[in-house]
Amino acid sequence: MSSPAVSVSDLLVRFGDHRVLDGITFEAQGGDFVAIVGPNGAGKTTLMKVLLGLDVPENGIARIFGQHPQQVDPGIVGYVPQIKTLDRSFPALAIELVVSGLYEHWPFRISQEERELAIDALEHVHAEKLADRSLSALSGGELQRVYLARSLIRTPRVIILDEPATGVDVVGATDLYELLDNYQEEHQATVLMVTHDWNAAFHHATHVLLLDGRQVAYGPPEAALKEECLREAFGHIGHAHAMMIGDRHE
Ligand SMILES: Nc1ncnc2c1ncn2[C@@H]1O[C@H](COP(=O)(O)OP(=O)(O)OP(=O)(O)O)[C@@H](O)[C@H]1O
Repeated sequence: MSSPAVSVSDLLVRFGDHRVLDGITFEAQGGDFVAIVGPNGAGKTTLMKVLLGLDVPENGIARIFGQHPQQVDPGIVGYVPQIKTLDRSFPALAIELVVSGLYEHWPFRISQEERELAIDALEHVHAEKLADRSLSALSGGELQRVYLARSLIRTPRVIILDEPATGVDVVGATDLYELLDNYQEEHQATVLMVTHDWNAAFHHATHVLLLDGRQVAYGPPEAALKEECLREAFGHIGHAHAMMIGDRHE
């Protein structure tokens, strides 16, 4: 039997005395959309970093198609970072950022072939008109699309996104999820997305991983986002749960 796209088993990550992740165990297959949800400091970004081979767990196993994250062909995994952490004053064009997704370094000259690949990726996210715009002139939503194009340029089988809708308006976020849904359907890709948006998790994910350092739940959104699970992870949740469930049945 072939290896799952992503498998994590009994993961332990510790910084000093602080157990940031403890006992995390889940699997995701091709076509799965996993929303990773939890309060601030729950270890969501740390889990992404482990899967990208940037943080090394003290214990447990993380694998992408059965391989150690540091040994996976970089073309297999696409990554979309949080846009709030990016320096947009960097003097570069959108197309250069997209082409940088082909390499581990910045492309100082772009060949015709690279340009065509980048335009193709930008077309996938309906952003080809942004190709020759300066990064500093892009809105948050436009920049997010360019980053999504960058992550797609090598047609990855796993896409990892860290709060991709932060700073993007509701329409932009809806478009983003639609683009992801379309790519996923076309390529049977696996999507792992950190999000603070319970509604997006509820409506777009096939699975939700609810974390609070420990694993509170992993399963279909209806099960993992149950009120008692959210209460366990977040403590007081007010009316937020009722609003999320309400939307689904409108
Ligand atoms: N390199 C590091 N050294 C020490 N502590 C770290 C390091 N990276 C993360 N942490 C700590 O690990 C915990 C989890 O951080 P992480 O960024 O994974 O949380 P998160 O769930 O993504 O949070 P947020 O929702 O606020 O983005 C935090 O307490 C953070 O301070």
